[in-house]
Amino acid sequence: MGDNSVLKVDNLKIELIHKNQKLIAVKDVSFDLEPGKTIGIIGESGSGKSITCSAILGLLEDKKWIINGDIYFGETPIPYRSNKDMNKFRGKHIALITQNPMSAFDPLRTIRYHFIETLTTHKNMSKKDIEKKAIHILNKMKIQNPKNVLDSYSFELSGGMLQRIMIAIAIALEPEVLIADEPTTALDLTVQYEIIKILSKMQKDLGTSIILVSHDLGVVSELADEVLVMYGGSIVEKAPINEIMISPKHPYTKGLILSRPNFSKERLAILEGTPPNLFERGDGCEFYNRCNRKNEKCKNNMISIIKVNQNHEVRCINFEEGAYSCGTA
Ligand SMILES: Nc1ncnc2c1ncn2[C@@H]1O[C@H](COP(=O)(O)OP(=O)(O)OP(=O)(O)O)[C@@H](O)[C@H]1O
Repeated sequence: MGDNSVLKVDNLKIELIHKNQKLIAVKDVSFDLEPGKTIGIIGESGSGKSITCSAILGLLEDKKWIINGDIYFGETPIPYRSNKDMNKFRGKHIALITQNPMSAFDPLRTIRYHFIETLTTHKNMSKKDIEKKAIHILNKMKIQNPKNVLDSYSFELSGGMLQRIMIAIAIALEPEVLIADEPTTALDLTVQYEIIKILSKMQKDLGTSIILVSHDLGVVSELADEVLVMYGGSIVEKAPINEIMISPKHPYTKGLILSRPNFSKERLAILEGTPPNLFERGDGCEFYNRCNRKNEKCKNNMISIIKVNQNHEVRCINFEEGAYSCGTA
């Protein structure tokens, strides 16, 4: 991997500036996203999934965060530190859909306005062509009466409908990369399934690459080719989806898989303890307090990524199969 990637993140480190102190929120995050592929990012609340995506999009305020590392779109370094320069990438090449579509729409403006506003910013299209394209995409998404939908205001539509419209606007931009940050978390199960189907179809039709952030391993396994498991600000395991489901190596991943389908924003039911907050992070393994195979080496040393095979990496020195167990997992 690497030469062919549409998005490459190399050694990303994100620190939060808090009362003159630098707190490490994300460290040593590297991955390659290939054209037409989906990377799922999974992990408990606070593990750094969203700020990793915000950093890629240049959305972290520079007074509050220090970001280091390289991010490339194809071979071009992304100017993620400059909000102004990032405008050339955001939307046009890398689009974002979030968990809360309500906040993405101005309640005083129609849905038509949002299509026009977004598309005229990034594409040289007339209002008439934008409306045609919007109706075409909404029709393809099986949204009934798309003309009426374009005349509606966000407060008149359901969360599931707004989520679909947010995706429709992203599809209209035809970005090479779509970052979907918890796109189904606020939705009921049937709508969740619909949204995953829509994303999958969009990927097939347009060859879009997707970063799918989720708490839900079930959602990720529907769409992802590869999974990054984040814990305490680092990637603790990276592998193809099929391999990770059958043969997880990190005790945390194993806990995640065994705790399905109850895995939620709440504490894991079968892993005792909670993830370290930003003040509790150190050099050793961040999973130390919850792992019952730990030893002194895990506590005192920065744990590097270890290659299990060509496509599978783990941040655990006791990863060998059967060499650990965790909590009651
Ligand atoms: N705006 C902010 N100000 C201060 N700290 C923040 C801010 N945003 C995130 N953090 C902290 O950075 C760390 C990583 O947060 P992040 O939102 O990336 O986690 P996450 O894995 O996406 O969690 P969730 O699934 O709950 O969204 C957390 O400790 C969080 O408290």
